[in-house]
Amino acid sequence: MWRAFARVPRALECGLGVGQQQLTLTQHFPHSKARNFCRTSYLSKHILQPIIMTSSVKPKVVFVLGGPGAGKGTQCSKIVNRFLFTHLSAGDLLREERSREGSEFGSLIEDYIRNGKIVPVEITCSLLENAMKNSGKSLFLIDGFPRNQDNLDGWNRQMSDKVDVQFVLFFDCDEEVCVKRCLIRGQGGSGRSDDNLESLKKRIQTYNNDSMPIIKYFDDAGQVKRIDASPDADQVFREVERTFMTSGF
Ligand SMILES: Nc1ncnc2c1ncn2[C@@H]1O[C@H](COP(=O)(O)OP(=O)(O)OP(=O)(O)O)[C@@H](O)[C@H]1O
Ligand SMILES: O=c1ccn([C@@H]2O[C@H](COP(=O)(O)O)[C@@H](O)[C@H]2O)c(=O)[nH]1
Repeated sequence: MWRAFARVPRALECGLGVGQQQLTLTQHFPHSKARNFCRTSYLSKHILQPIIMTSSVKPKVVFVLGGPGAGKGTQCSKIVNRFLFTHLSAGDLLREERSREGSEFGSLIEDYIRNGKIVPVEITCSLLENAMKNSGKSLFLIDGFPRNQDNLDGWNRQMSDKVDVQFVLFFDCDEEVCVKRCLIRGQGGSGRSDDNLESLKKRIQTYNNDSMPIIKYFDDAGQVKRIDASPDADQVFREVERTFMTSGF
């Protein structure tokens, strides 16, 4: 019976959708042995019930912010390998939407990205919410969002009662280092239409004018965990790892 109980936290950890109120057995016990086990009345009485009762727990979100090229994506991959998080990059979701056949927002998104401007929140927030729902997971790193006041207001309207934001992981890195990293990334064949000096100047300007005030807002609210992003990626991750561990992950 202990083994059965041991499954419960994993089902909870991996199975909650955004705002989902109830879990289904087959979703969370997909293997045939587990299915047979699930049919027993013991399960429905003693185990399924607590799952349903606690399944209204909201998904948890960590916002990951920092300048272009600060290393957000690199560190998110490392976090995913070490902890139970799912990585959602707002930029990647927008690039995917831009390339999706039939997307009505394709050319708008391309224009915003190339010019380092911030896409209207209705688009980005819907992409994020759908990705969260479709993942079926409950622990998210939201990378590169919210980036301006419009993003923050839209998020608060659409998502604040559906998820719990844990903290903001802020990768602090000098402008010159950020630009250099993006240019190297572009020369390495990233294929990104904004890894060039002209776009980068605009992205840095947007970051300083629009994103920094949002980071300051979270910092004033005591929600920012600052990481020095200038050392090499493994060294940065050691600090990230410490941060997540001391935050209970
Ligand atoms: N600590 C580091 N030291 C040196 N190079 C790094 C470091 N972290 C990441 N890089 C490299 O810098 C480039 C940008 O990193 P990454 O894509 O993770 O940044 P980002 O913050 O997600 O960027 P963007 O906001 O533009 O998507 C990549 O080529 C990556 O390999
Ligand atoms: O919330 C967001 C995230 C991104 N954008 C646009 O995409 C590019 C690239 O973002 P990366 O995080 O560097 O991949 C960014 O400069 C914005 O133009 C956005 O509008 N909103």
